[in-house]
Order: sequence, then structure tokens, then C-alpha cells
Amino acid sequence: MDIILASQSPRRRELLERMGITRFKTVSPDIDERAFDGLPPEELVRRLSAEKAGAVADRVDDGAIIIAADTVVALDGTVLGKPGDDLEAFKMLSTLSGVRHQVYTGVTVLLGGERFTEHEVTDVTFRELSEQEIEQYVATGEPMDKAGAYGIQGYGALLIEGISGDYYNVMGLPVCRLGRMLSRFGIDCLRLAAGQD
Ligand SMILES: Cc1cn([C@H]2C[C@H](O)[C@@H](COP(=O)(O)OP(=O)(O)OP(=O)(O)O)O2)c(=O)[nH]c1=O
Repeated sequence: MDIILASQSPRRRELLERMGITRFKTVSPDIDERAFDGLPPEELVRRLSAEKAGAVADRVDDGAIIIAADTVVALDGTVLGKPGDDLEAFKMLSTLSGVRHQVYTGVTVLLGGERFTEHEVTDVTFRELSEQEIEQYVATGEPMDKAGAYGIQGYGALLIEGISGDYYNVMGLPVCRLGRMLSRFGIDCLRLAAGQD
């Protein structure tokens, strides 16, 4: 069965491969992510992941399984998306300094008329950061294409004191949850990983 990752994110590609799924295509979802601004984080990521899956479903064969996801950072319920420029990245990181926030990822798996959407939440706590440290982190260029202006998988790790929940959810794909969702469609990741397909 064809598997399509409805994403342009290199992180999501890498994580799907790490789940044991090596044969899949990627199709970039063409949606206006700002269309749902104002929704609470949990509803927003669920809605956006469903929209991304739906947008790609319109462009591919009916028999393919489509996987899509969306990630946002939320501080006291307020959504932080991707920063538009260095100044915005600096401001986002300043608000995250020394406090705990939540990372929400919504994930949708779709096959023909059947569609499941779920979400996962991970708590992330930043250490206290000085202005100079934030400026230095922004200068690495890492914040720009990432929700909340950091990447846990990169230099962002230097800012993080602790996390509670699925690490991979912060990177953009709730691996454990997605594995269970795929099993409903007959895809057994451990079986694939073991070469038993
Ligand atoms: C918080 C955090 C986010 N991110 C990334 C994951 C997502 O790629 C990005 C959030 O943007 P998304 O809109 O979820 O995804 P995307 O635009 O990169 O890709 P696509 O819509 O095509 O699937 O932020 C990290 O890589 N590391 C982190 O620690």
C-alpha cells in the first residue's frame, strides 16, 4: 500500500523513517496555515493536520494512506507559531525563558473515506536565558522555520532543562501515537522494522 507523508518537513521525513517506514512519498500540503488563527492550540493542530491531509488527498490516488501533522508551541494557552523574523524569534524565546510551556502536535491518518485525527501534548521547560544567549541562539539561524522559535533536536537542546512526554512530539511527529494509529490501517511498524513484511 502506498504511504504518503503530506509534509515538506525534513524532521517528519526522518521520524517516519525511524519508525520503520522506509518506503513512502512526500507531497507538500498547500494550505493557508493562518486560516485558523485564534483557535485554541489543541483544536488548531487537529484542524491543520486534517486540512493538510485533505489537501493532499485531493491530488493523489484514492488507495494511498496519507499522514499529516501540525505542531505549535503554547504558553499559557497562547499559540506561538513560526517566527517571521529574528526580532520575533527573540521575543518568543524571551517569553519562554525560565518557564514551562506546551508543545502540541496534531496528526491525521487518512485512507479513502476513513480519517483519524489525534493530538499529543508535551511539556517543555526552558532554563533562564540571558539576552545575550537568546541573541546568540537566534544568530545560529535555527529558530526560523520552527514553531516557538527553537528546535529541541538542534542547539535548542542547550536551552531545555527538562521535558515531560513524547520527545518526538516536540520535533513534529508523535511517534508512539502515530504507530498505534497506523496499526488500525494494518501497518505494523515493528514488523516492518524487523523486515517481516
Ligand atoms: C518546537 C519545535 C518545532 N519544530 C518544528 C516542527 C515543524 O516542522 C515546525 C512547525 O511547523 P509545521 O507547520 O507543523 O510544519 P512545517 O511547515 O515545518 O511542515 P509541513 O506543514 O509541510 O508538514 O516546527 C522542530 O523541528 N523542533 C522543535 O523543537
